[in-house]
Amino acid sequence: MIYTVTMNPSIDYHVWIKTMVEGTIHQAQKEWKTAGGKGINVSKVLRNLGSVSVALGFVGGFTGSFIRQQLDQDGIEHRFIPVTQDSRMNIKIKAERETDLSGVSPLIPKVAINELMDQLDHLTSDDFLVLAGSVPASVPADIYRIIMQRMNQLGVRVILDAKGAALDNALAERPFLIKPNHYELGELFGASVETTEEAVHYGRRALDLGATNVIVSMAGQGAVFVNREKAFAAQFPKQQAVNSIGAGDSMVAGFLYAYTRGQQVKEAFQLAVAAGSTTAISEGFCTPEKIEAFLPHITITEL
Ligand SMILES: Nc1ncnc2c1ncn2[C@@H]1O[C@H](COP(=O)(O)OP(=O)(O)OP(=O)(O)O)[C@@H](O)[C@H]1O
Ligand SMILES: O=P(O)(O)OC[C@@]1(O)O[C@H](CO)[C@@H](O)[C@@H]1O
Repeated sequence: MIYTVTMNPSIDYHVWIKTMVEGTIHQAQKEWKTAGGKGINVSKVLRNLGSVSVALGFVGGFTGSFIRQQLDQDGIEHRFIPVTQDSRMNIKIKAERETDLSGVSPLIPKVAINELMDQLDHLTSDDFLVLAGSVPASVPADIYRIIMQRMNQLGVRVILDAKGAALDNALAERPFLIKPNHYELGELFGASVETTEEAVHYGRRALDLGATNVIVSMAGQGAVFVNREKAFAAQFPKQQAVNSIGAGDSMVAGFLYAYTRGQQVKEAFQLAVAAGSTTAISEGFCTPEKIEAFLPHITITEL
């Protein structure tokens, strides 16, 4: 089974305006509201692809009820732990460029964290665990490292999609896969990662720190995969992004979907890129049909 953990779920409020001008009133042209957070997005894309997963994490208040309802409607199993304060709302403003405003996270009491740990202690070596997204301020900053130490004892493979300290301090626990974007990878090493060569170089340094497989996403410029045996670069024709929110999460889901069906890392990487790109160039998340149509446009080069 695949489990996803979203420590900090949200309602994502996507809103389209013509032009953003600071200090003025804007009239929305279009809007939609979805249950968000990186782990939840991974569960949604896995569901689109036909894979079952269980969504875990903390939700609270009226926003938390919305998140639960949406997952119910989508047919995604969830075992969220209730908290008292409202789950956050994240605003995604689409004008000439995308601007994000992430809301304040609810307080997560220690008892809720212990409950999550109890849930995770039931996982087995057949399971994959996705730890994705930010950690609320009330949760220990090294929670991913702590979870991974426990998961290593159980033989659970962990996919870690985090940045900053949450990524840095968990790498030594040997995540099965990490998927930083090129800024996040650069931040890890105090470097700038702009080119394929730099992504491969710093991706390999992440292997030295403990990661088993690394995907470096580079938005419209492509992506890189490295592990101890292989290195690949993915290229695709330049496209106008329509909604890049969740493109990275789609990559994680695409890789996991293919890998758990016995595909080799090269094919899993290619599917990851197709899933990320078709999410980025569509209004909603990727679908199997869109992925199928996009796959032939991806060139994978072994490095
Ligand atoms: N303009 C684009 N055209 C085609 N594919 C794109 C475009 N932008 C993003 N992608 C695809 O999405 C993948 C992930 O994008 P990105 O590097 O922005 O991830 P991210 O920063 O983790 O995203 P997020 O956190 O919003 O989910 C890229 O590797 C690429 O496959
Ligand atoms: O603040 P975090 O947890 O890092 O990211 C949260 C978030 O921006 O990530 C998802 C897209 O990847 C959105 O659904 C959600 O709003």
